[in-house]
Amino acid sequence: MSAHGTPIPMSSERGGALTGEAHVPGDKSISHRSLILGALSVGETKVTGLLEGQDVLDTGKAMRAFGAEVEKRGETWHVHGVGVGGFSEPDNVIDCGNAGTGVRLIMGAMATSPIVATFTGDASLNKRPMARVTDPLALFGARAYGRSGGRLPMTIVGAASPVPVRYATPMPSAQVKSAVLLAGLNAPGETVVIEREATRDHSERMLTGFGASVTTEETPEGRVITLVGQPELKPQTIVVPRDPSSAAFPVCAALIVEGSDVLVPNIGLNPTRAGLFFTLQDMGADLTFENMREEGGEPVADLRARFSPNLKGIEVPPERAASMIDEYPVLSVVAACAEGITHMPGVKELRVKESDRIDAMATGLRAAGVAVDEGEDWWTVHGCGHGAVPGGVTVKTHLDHRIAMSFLVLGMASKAPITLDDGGAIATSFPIFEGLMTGLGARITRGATENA
Ligand SMILES: O=C(O)C1=C[C@@H](OP(=O)(O)O)[C@@H](O)[C@H](O)C1
Ligand SMILES: C=C(OP(=O)(O)O)C(=O)O
Repeated sequence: MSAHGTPIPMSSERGGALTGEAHVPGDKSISHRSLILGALSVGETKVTGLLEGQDVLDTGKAMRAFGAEVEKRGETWHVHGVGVGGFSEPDNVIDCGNAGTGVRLIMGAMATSPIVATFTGDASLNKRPMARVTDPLALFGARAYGRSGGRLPMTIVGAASPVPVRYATPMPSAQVKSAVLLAGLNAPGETVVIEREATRDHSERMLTGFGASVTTEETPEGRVITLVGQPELKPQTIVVPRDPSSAAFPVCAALIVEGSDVLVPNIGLNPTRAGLFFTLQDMGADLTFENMREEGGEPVADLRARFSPNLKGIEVPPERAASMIDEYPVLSVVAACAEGITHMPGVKELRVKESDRIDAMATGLRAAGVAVDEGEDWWTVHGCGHGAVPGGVTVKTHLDHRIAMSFLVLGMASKAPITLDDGGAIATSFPIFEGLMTGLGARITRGATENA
């Protein structure tokens, strides 16, 4: 959808090779956290490289509503924070748009202050489960009143006298972990989160960077993360690294489009995020990490992806799922262009993203001529081999940016074009996607193609 609610049909078709450099935008997870932690600090945080996707802009707006000053001057975002416990009560409903990360982290950040806030989102976000955060927030003393099934719109009444919490996350979710840690900031004493499977650790790293005491211990129970409450967070100067989840699209497109050779510079390879790239290498992708280095304590590399005619289906290790959870849709596109079967187990969480991503991809891939099997927490793509996916269909994107971009990548390699009913959601995480991909040589057009 456009900002005015009108669908934006888009199509992609086979063209020549993709070549050149792809400078993808800043990391979405780190961008949300930069604004939220900046708002909870005392003084001015400066952020460059912030992702200016709608999800993050909505978080910026929300931080203003809670009393922080957030503005862009030149290329730098300035966040003048109000300190832990300093949020004021918003005088209107907080609209987090399409962003699960935005709404869940902000609910955590306000739940231990004596204020009330009502949250809503778009048609996709208002279908997503919120009890996964409101259950642990209730342990701090916060109350939540939402629609049935724990859906938005929802009002959170923050705890007036919060108590610290010890909470084992029932599902692998960095959003849940982060909501609990952010709530723990304004509770006296130690808040502990235990996660059985490691999920992205940006909150732990950034909270430490902002001056909170956060320790992580690997134990037989899982990762035990302990935060000491009521710190004074110190403002930071943040350079947001480029997003590996966005890098996935030019990388995967280069692997399946004949003759391609694409460099994607400066991609963070935090091990809790990089699972897709190792999976692609396991499939036989010509994908190399060049100029490996450390920046801001995180491993960074330039990714070089070249056309790979001999991709093979594999069994994707379920223990890798959390480190590539947002990349399964585009992985399934690469799997469709590979020889043999790719089995992806342990991915139940895909069913509660912006759409049911297993269902959305399976439906579109089948329509495009690819066999897909699925169960509640797994799916299997039967590869057609290089250049052999028929395509020639219109697919539904369900307000889901990753579904939209994945099918546009498929259309670059399939025999006949792929059309999206609506590519508007791409702007939530990767507003420059169309220009960046066409700059590499991809053929993307607005509107439907004749044979789709
Ligand atoms: O914490 C984060 O920044 C995110 C966590 C993941 O969600 P879950 O926590 O629901 O797995 C991921 O899908 C999302 O894009 C960003
Ligand atoms: C799942 C995603 O985001 P969110 O949960 O923030 O909506 C995503 O970006 O793929």
